[in-house]
Formats: sequence, C-alpha cells, structure tokens
Amino acid sequence: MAFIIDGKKIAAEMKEELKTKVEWMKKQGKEVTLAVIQVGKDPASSVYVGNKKKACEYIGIKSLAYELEEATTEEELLKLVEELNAKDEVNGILVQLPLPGHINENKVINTISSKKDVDGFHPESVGALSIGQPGFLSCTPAGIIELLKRSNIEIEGKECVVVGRSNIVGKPMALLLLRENGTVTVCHSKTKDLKEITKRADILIAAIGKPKFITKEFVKEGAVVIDVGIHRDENNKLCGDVDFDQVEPIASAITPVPGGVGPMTITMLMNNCVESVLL
Ligand SMILES: Nc1nc2c(c(=O)[nH]1)N[C@@H](CN(C=O)c1ccc(C(=O)N[C@@H](CCC(=O)O)C(=O)O)cc1)CN2
Repeated sequence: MAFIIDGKKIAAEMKEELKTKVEWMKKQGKEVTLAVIQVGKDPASSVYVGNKKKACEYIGIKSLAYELEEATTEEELLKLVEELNAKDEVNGILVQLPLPGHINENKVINTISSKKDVDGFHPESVGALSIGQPGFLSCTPAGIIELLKRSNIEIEGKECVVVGRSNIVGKPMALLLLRENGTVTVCHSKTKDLKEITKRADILIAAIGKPKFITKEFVKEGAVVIDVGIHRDENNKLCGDVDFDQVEPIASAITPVPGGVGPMTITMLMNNCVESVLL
C-alpha cells in the first residue's frame, strides 16, 4: 500500500502560512493585488478562475476579475495586458489558459511584464529557472516540488523521469528536479521503449494528457508516482494520467486525482503573488 500524498491537506497548510504572511505585509502597508483575465466561458476554466478568486479572498489578496467575451480580439487582449502592466497597484497578472484559437497564447504570455508573471510562463521566468537565477516558477511543477519536500521525499540523487514536455509542466518540471539535484530524463510521444525508461524511475511524473496511460507495467516497485493529469473516465469520474488502482499497490507514494497536484497549482499561484510584492 502506497502513502497517499494529500495535496489538499498540504495546499491548506500552505494557504494558512500565506494568510499569516499577507496579514503581516498589510501591517507594513503592503497590499497584494492579482488581475485575473478569462476569455470566453470554458466551464473548466471558469471553475479554476473561481477557485483562484476564492483562494485570493481567503489569503487576503485583492483580485481584479476581467471576464472577456469569447470573440475578444488578440489586439484587445494585448491592450488590456499592457494597461495592467502599467498599473503600479497590480502586482500579478494571470491570463487563464487555454485561450480561444484565434488568439496567439505565446504573444499574450510574452506581453505580460516578467515582473508580474505570477504564472511563471514568460520566457524570462523560464530562462531564469534554466540558469539557476531567481524568478517566478510555473505553479504546477513548483507545487509538485513542494508536495515532495513536505512529504519528506528526497529528490537529490534520485532517478526522476518526466513523461511529457509541455512548456507549462514537463519542461519546467525537469528543470526544477534538476535544480534539486535529481538525475532527470524527459520522455515524450516520440520516445522509444518508454516502459524501459519509466521503470527506472524512483520518482515518476506523469504529465502526458492521456487518461490512465501509466499502468503498473510502467512503474518500478517502490517508486514515487506523481499524477498531473485531470480527465473524466468512462463513468464521468475524475481520473489522472495514472491508472491509480493498478499503480497504487506497487508505488511507495502516489498523488490521487482529484486532491493531489491540482490544489497545489492554485496555492503556488498565491505564493507567487505574495513573492511578486517582495521582489
Ligand atoms: N494561466 C493558467 N492557465 C492554466 C493553468 C495555470 O497554471 N495557469 N493550469 C491549468 C488549470 N488550472 C489552473 O489554472 C488548474 C487545474 C486543476 C486544478 C485542481 O485543483 N484540480 C482538482 C480537480 C478539480 C475539478 O473538479 O475539476 C484536483 O486535481 O484535485 C486547479 C487548477 C490549465 N490552465
């Protein structure tokens, strides 16, 4: 039986710490403000944006909501981002992804000031991470490092295998594990003999985007398994990239879906917002 890494509990502990920090900052006259932009009404995005607003409220961060029509043009969105860049009272800017197809996500990410890039997606933030300089960290991978550390799972010297190479999760995850002195391999859709590589992992990060893809044949006995995926299975039940029922009995520790990595994404965003004021 594996140890279940309780992301909900760890995220709640971190939120308490952040709340205390924000209260202290307010006493010093420092206010934290996050601007949240959503374009369109994708139901999942609306849930995540709603949860971000609730987390802000709980911690004491001021949130400014910008709910834009699906038909908003790229030009209009870039103009809003530039206006928010120029506002001193706004510390962090978040544009909820995915954006509608007619808007170039990279252009939008590149337009957010790197000083307000609380999502950690800006090329300057990613570049700083890759050369070991301070900067905002992408929330999901940073949350995973926090989950490992707070569960007393050592990263240094471990074989870490990341399956998935997205800009939001896979690549920054690999860089963060490397920063913690893990030995890191990144696998992707063109990787040959995937199972041979994942079976070497002491720490396996599944960020593939395919429901229940990681079955027991991919996992070494005693491995730590972190599941980044969120899907609905054939019974409309939430599931991850890992087949939890198959993998849990052979893993030493595992994150569930829901209640694992997901809640940490929002908490790390709150952490970045607080950091943005202290920078
Ligand atoms: N601008 C951003 N866009 C997106 C990000 C991001 O970090 N920044 N990440 C994802 C969505 N996301 C946050 O925005 C996110 C996803 C999932 C969860 C979460 O708590 N999941 C729960 C299950 C929730 C459910 O019922 O569906 C869990 O895993 O327990 C939080 C945030 C893409 N876009």
